[in-house]
Amino acid sequence: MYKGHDRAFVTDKVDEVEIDEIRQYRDTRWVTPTEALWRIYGTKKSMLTTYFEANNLHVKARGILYRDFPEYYTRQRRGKFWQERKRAALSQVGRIISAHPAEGERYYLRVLLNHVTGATSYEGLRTIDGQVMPTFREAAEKRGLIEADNTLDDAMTEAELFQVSSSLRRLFTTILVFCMPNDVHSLWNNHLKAMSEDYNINCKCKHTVEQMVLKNISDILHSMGKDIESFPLPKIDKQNGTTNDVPKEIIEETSIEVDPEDASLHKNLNNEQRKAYDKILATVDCQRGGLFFVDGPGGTGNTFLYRALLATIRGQGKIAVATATSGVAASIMPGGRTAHPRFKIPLRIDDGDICGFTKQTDLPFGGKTVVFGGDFRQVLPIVRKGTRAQIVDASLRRSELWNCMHQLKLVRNMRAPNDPWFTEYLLRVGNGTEETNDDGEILLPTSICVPNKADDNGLDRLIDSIYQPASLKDPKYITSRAILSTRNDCVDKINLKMIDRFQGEEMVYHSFDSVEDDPHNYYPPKFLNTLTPNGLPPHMLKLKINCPIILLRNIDPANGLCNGTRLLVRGFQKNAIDAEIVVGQHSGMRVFLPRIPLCPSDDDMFPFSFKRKQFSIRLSFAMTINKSQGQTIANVGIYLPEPVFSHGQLYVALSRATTTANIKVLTGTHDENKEKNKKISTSDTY
Ligand SMILES: Nc1ncnc2c1ncn2[C@@H]1O[C@H](COP(=O)(O)OP(=O)(O)OP(=O)(O)O)[C@@H](O)[C@H]1O
Repeated sequence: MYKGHDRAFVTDKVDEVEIDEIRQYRDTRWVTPTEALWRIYGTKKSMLTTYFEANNLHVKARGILYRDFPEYYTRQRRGKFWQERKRAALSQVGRIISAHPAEGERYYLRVLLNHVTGATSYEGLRTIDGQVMPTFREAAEKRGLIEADNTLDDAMTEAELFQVSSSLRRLFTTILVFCMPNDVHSLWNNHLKAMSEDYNINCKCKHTVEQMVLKNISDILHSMGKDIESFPLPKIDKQNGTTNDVPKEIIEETSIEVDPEDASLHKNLNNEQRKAYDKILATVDCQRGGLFFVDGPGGTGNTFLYRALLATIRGQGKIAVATATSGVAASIMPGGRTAHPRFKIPLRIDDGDICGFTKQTDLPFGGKTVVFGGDFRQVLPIVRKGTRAQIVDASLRRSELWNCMHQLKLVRNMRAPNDPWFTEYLLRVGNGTEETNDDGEILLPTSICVPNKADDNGLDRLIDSIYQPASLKDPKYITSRAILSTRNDCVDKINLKMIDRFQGEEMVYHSFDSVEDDPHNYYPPKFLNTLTPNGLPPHMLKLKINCPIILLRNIDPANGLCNGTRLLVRGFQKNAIDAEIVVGQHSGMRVFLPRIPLCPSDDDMFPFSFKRKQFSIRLSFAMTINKSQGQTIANVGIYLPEPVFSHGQLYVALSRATTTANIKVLTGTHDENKEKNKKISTSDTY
């Protein structure tokens, strides 16, 4: 009986003899009789070589990965060839023997087999764009499947090809902050010339130009909450200017320019907005200070009011600090910042932590005018693994300051001014007063429901009703619509369907995944690649020119690059993506995005420290309802294979649209007459 061959290891204990470990290893390798015969008679057909042959013979086989091959083909043992199955056998699991990165070429061969389809020989596997690479490692590197040594330098070089110097300086700064380069010095020296081209036009003094580049990088770093002193870059000359004693925060806030359009917003305020505006400004004018809470259901113009207030106060030469808890909410206000870095609030609050601001008087907030705002009907700030009670407890409503706040109410929906039935329906959904059945479910209007028949094509019908194939080329069309869903896996499913329908040149980026402190390779990359934790980009990111994407990290919120920013891909290189911001006040700005190391925000998600190096973006044909909060999306598709699962989700999804005619909903139920969705009560918060 033959049970497969094995290897024996022998230890040589003779001290004097010179030990050649490689030779010993080779000499003591035991070759079984069967393998010996197989070698001698040269019938060298391995499973892999027969896979190559199958690719040669069958066109269909060329689109299937080696590890997935047993699902579609069955191996005929005698003839040693692969035969197509009549029906795909999804229960068949292919497995490639594992290899440790230290095994060199064997490991890289495995990496290639896990990602490349259609190879007809070992040489074919090493061929990229007609060029045969000498080793599997080089082939894997050229395909972007393993991380090259100099990706950061390459990202800068690639960006130099088609970017202006200001964007290069921004990319350099992003690399400094997020990619932790080992050799900042070389990166600086190699790219200083390209980063200074715009300054060189008007100034020929090398030192002055270098100082200008450093100053600009220092400003960008500062807006990201970092100090240039903490990076090994040349020093900035001490200036004789008068601004040296003025805190940087004050210089920053006073240098925000008021947009002329914002300066005239106060003329268009509706009655409730005007009342709130006057009351707040009165306390600023008489320097009495005051606390306000603007309660406005979605679309009633909270943000519009803030923009009018900020423009008026800044126009008077006073300081108005605009902050929000999330990057995307901050980015829709001029000069908006996230609250934590601006007020030096620790992200994780432990006992004894203090905020970096000193108390000036006994009045709340030192007697300044402070305006809070929000909508308790919408999705509430997340308390990780929090119970309903804990989530409610974390809301402003439970703060001891709540009773000191003057309540200001906005009531008129300005997002959907021409659809009064819709605005009232929305309010009933938000307030929890819409009629429900015994299971707490509400009925959605039939006009907005996409029929979900048992034919399984409901999702395609929803996609077709939001995205017309003929208009996909128009960037304005693309950014005026989105499909919203509750869970990331639903969103990914729609995005994958959409990117396949989208026309254009394609680029696939694979992430580099690793686990800290895993010398024995217990968590091989193949396993790590299958994980997509919340908030992280996928392992395989498929992009096409002009496709919409959404940013997943707060890179530079002050300049519009925050978690939730929507962009369009304008170009791509191997190590950098050229993108354009398409919504908000920074709309039109071109940015270069590098790959950055990312970790899941929830430390307890895995029993190991997972790290993914990838572009921090996802496709955004579809996005989660939570991500859409705060955005106006003219045409909204809502995909709810299951009822919404948290407070405010249905209300947020519906209230993004400007009229009922522009909403389409697909629910999980197959009965056309009963399009319904579970309503999660809002009464908790009030
Ligand atoms: N007084 C106004 N005149 C004209 N348009 C207005 C007015 N107020 C608000 N709008 C418009 O209505 C839309 C919704 O306003 P805004 O985004 O300020 O609402 P919001 O309360 O912040 O919404 P949400 O909380 O759902 O994000 C925007 O397109 C805004 O320009």
